[in-house]
Amino acid sequence: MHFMTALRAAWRARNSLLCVGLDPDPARFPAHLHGQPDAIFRFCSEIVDATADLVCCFKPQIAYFAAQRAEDQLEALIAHIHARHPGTPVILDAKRGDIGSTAGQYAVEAFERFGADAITVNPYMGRDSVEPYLEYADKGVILLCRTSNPGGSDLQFLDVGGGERLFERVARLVADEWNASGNCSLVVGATFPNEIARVRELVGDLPLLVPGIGAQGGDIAATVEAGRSADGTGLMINSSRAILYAGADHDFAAAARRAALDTRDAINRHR
Ligand SMILES: O=C(O)c1cc(=O)[nH]c(=O)n1[C@@H]1O[C@H](COP(=O)(O)O)[C@@H](O)[C@H]1O
Repeated sequence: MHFMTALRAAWRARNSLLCVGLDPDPARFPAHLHGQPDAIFRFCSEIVDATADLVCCFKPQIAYFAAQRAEDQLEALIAHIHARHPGTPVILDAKRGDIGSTAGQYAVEAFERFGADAITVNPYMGRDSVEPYLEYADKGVILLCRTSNPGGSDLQFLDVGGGERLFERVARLVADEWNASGNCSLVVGATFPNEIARVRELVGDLPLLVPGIGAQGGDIAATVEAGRSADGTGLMINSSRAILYAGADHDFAAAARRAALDTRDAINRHR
């Protein structure tokens, strides 16, 4: 199924704009998982099973798996999500960016090896570097636009001519030119609600991936009010650490569920 079709269906069916980010850090796992060879898969799959009915998508961050030589567990986790929770799109957060021939390999890795439904991509190298992902017309291509970190302003706020800032040019380019197959989305950080509103103004109903609530302190009310689309959807609002590490014991998945429920409901109060 097309990523955007699955996302829209999940927004409606789950009544949720929440994306749970899967950033597994073994140092923060509960004690009973320490030293287990499949600890990453067990930790993440328990979180997934405890929260799937509350989310519109999941977003595993590839660095957390690769750093632990656990790409096989990432593969198994994405297969688990698809098998146990059909209709829940999976975004592989990899923030790739390279020349076309190499980007083609990254696209195969994300969509064919890992079976992801969407990938995050850095637009800095321009259209031909993004084309190999866009060619998978049913997969989501989520381009960094106004990132949540303070240093994002170093480049993204530069005036690229006539008062237009770089992130605004990215938003316009993606919405007007790169989205021919209707499979593009943009990353805009929850830590910058004014820029979320500006991007929404520029891109109509294009879906936005919005990380930065929870551990990074972004404001949920301001995020939703600035970023929701005309029908009260349009957002994948990501929280990772605040949900994954809500509990530190055997009951970590139940604690994650409570945190996810509170976050989903806080988001819904402002839609
Ligand atoms: O593309 C992303 O997901 C992303 C973009 C961005 O601008 N800021 C950002 O924090 N992220 C990711 O979103 C997640 C945020 O995690 P928490 O701060 O723990 O909720 C991490 O996986 C980041 O890599």
